[in-house]
Parts: sequence; C-alpha cells; structure tokens
Amino acid sequence: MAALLPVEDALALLLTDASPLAGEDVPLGSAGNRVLAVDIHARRTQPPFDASAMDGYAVRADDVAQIPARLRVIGVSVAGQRFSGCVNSGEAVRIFTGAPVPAGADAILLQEDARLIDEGTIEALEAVARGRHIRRAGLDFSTGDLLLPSGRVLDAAALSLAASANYPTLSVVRKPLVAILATGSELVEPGTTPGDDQIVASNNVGVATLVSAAGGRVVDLGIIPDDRAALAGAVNSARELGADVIVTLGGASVGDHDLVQEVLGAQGMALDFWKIKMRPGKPLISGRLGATRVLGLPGNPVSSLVCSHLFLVPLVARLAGRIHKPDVRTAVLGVSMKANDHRQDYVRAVVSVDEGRLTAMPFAVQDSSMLSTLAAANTLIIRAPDAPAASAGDACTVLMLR
Ligand SMILES: Nc1nc2c(c(=O)[nH]1)N[C@H]1C(S)=C(S)[C@@H](COP(=O)(O)OP(=O)(O)OC[C@H]3O[C@@H](n4cnc5c(N)ncnc54)[C@H](O)[C@@H]3O)O[C@H]1N2
Ligand code: MOO
Repeated sequence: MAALLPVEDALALLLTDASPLAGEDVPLGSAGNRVLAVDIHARRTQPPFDASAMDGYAVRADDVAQIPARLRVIGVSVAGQRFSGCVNSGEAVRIFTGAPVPAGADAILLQEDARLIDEGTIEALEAVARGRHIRRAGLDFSTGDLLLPSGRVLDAAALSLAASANYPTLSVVRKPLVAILATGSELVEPGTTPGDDQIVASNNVGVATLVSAAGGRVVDLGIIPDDRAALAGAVNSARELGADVIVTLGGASVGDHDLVQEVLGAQGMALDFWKIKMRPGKPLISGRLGATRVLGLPGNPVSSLVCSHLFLVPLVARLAGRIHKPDVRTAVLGVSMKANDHRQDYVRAVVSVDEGRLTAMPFAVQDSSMLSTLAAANTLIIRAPDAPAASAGDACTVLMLR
C-alpha cells in the first residue's frame, strides 16, 4: 500500500501555486469586506484647501495678540462657498467648520471667544496662536499618496478612505467560485422522506458555509447518483459555470461505487495527491482539471468538514487574497489518551477555561459519521502520528473551531 502523505505536505502541495485571483471592478457600495486587488493611491488632496476646524472668525493672529481687540467683519466663508477676498489687518471673516480659510487670515477665533458688537464688528476676547484651528491642505493625504495596499480587506474605514480619495469603483480580488456536488445514490435532500436505505445529505450546506466564510462563492450542484455519466455531467456543468474549485463529497475511497477518481481521471484530471496520513479524512483527493482545482472530500460527514477546515478553507482564502491563520493553541488534556497510530488524529473535544488554563476534554466516541459530536465540539485536539500515550494534565495542541 502506498505511503500516506503527511498533512503538512499535502497542504503545502495544495497551496504551492494558489495565488489571489485577478481583480474585478465593483462599485464602492459592493466592495465592503472584499479584498483590494491593487494599491490605492490618492486621486486628490484632502483637505484640498486650508480649512477651518471650528465655527468662528478667520483672523490674523497678530490682530488679536492684545485683547480685547475690535475687528471689522468683511464677509462669510462657508463649507462649499469660500470668501474670495483677503483679510487685512483689523479685519475678520465669519467662518464655519470645513470652510476654506480666506487669504490673509492665519488663525480661527472661536465664536465663543468673540462678542458681537454690531452687524459688522466683533470683539475678540481671547488671543489665538497663528495656525490655531486650521486644517492645512493635505493634512489627511495628498495626491499620489499610497492609501491602501493591495490585499487590504475593505472594512468601513478603508472604504470611506477610498471614497474620500475619489474612487467610484475599486478593483477587488474575484471571489473563487466553488462548485459543490455530493455523490451517492443513497442520498436525499434534507426535508424529503428518505427510503429505508437512504440517508439525508448533510455535507453540502456545511461545506458551503465554510467556503463563504473563507471568501468564496458557492454553486451547489446538489446530489449526484453513483453513476459515471451523471458524475461526468455534473463536473462538466461545474466547469461551464466557471468553477475555480470543484468539491466532490463522497466516493473518494476504494469501494466499487467510489467513482470520483475514475470519472475525473477519464475527464483528464491530473492527480496531485490521494490519501492523507490523517483521521478523519484519509481518502482526500486533490487534482487539476485544466485550470480547475478538484478537491475530493471523503463522504463521512465529519471527514468532509474536518478536511474542509484543514484544506478547503486555506485554499479558498488564498485564492480570495485573504490571510488565513488557523487558531492553534496549547491546552492541557482533561483525561488520558491512548498512544496514537501512524495517522495524525483530529479529535473532537470541548475546550474550557479552567483556572486560566485551557483544558481539552475529548469525546469518548470519535466515529467520523457523528456530526452531533462535531457540532458539540469547539476544538480539535491534534495528535501527531505515533504520539505516545498521554496523561490528564499533559500539554496538547488544539485547533479551535469557534
Ligand atoms: N476498504 C476501505 N474502505 C474504506 C477506507 C479505506 O481506506 N479502505 N476508507 C474509509 C474512510 S477513512 C472513509 S472517510 C470513507 C470515505 O469514503 P468515501 O469518500 O468513498 O465516502 P462514501 O463511501 O461515499 O460515504 C461514506 C459514508 O458517508 C455517507 N455520506 C456520503 N456523502 C454524504 C453526504 N453528502 N451527506 C451525508 N452523508 C454522506 C455515506 O452514506 C456513507 O455512509 O471510506 C472508508 N472506507
Ligand atoms: O476519514 Mo475516514 O473518517 O478517516 O473514517
């Protein structure tokens, strides 16, 4: 029997040439939480002029060095409509927050610090330093400045900055399209009445959720019976839809009805690897059908989802231009564990905080068909191949699931 591939080697192979997909232009309003495909440089200077930061009077600082000082109000500058004249000695211009500071003025006197004598005259009650309450042109950014680097996730602040820099659209990394298809003549859709020997397909929806969270788009092709022509047809549909990744669920192993490798091989799939030194998830398949990547996940529901966490999520994140950092921590075992065999084990467990330490309690039964324990687990204890028996209190490595 061929040697099983270590998990790290399989992941490295899968990600070797996985780089962010090309950019696509989308309107600002649709760019939220997408990933920038290019650097964003300022298309303008902000603020574009020296602007008042306060409501008050644009004055010459020298005029109000000695207070009280009387000044003649010669005009008004509001945001959107500047005062076009010049402030000379003994003069002031009424000004509001955000308005351009008129020529000649070099400070803003707060309106609270001025007393209105009559229509055209104020008295300054406080001195103001030169430059006070003036936002200089370019305080925020200047034309050509690098504002946002390629790869930045467009959160609220990044989007508003891009808008402020005058971008109506942004080039964002195209979301990888992931086609999901379940194989198995025994499967029926959730909500239907299964026949005596049928079971409900559980994996499409779980895998789809992980894909979306990793930054991908999903097309769910549903259930395909264990039939060569049907499977080939579904794979062709996925390619016609432009899938970047085709994920098959089930049929990855060696049984007579496990058709994924045979059918995709006949369609020209080049196999990257098959069979990983891990439990659950041993029969994982990775290959390429032209530019389309194929990930054949094992059918057991827990195997499908664990393989998705470990392989599909990092792949989708990489294609989507996102940084994926698994939440791996150190905990202590709440109970003893037996020595491990040659496969790396991912053991469903519950981690709790106990006197400041993380304590991991594995579920007693770890069958890879049992979704109930995966849903109850918040972590997977990672047991290295051939790990010796461990006692309660020993350190262990955990991969947090939520
Ligand atoms: N002789 C061997 N038998 C098996 C091996 C092996 O190495 N030699 N590997 C075992 C391991 S490990 C796994 S995992 C399974 C996975 O095999 P497949 O990918 O071929 O999965 P299926 O046979 O199609 O299904 C397994 C099991 O899961 C159910 N299933 C399948 N798809 C779904 C779905 N979408 N939703 C819910 N449940 C699903 C299916 O009905 C079966 O009960 O192979 C072992 N066998
Ligand atoms: O992946 Mo299989 O679950 O190792 O049972």
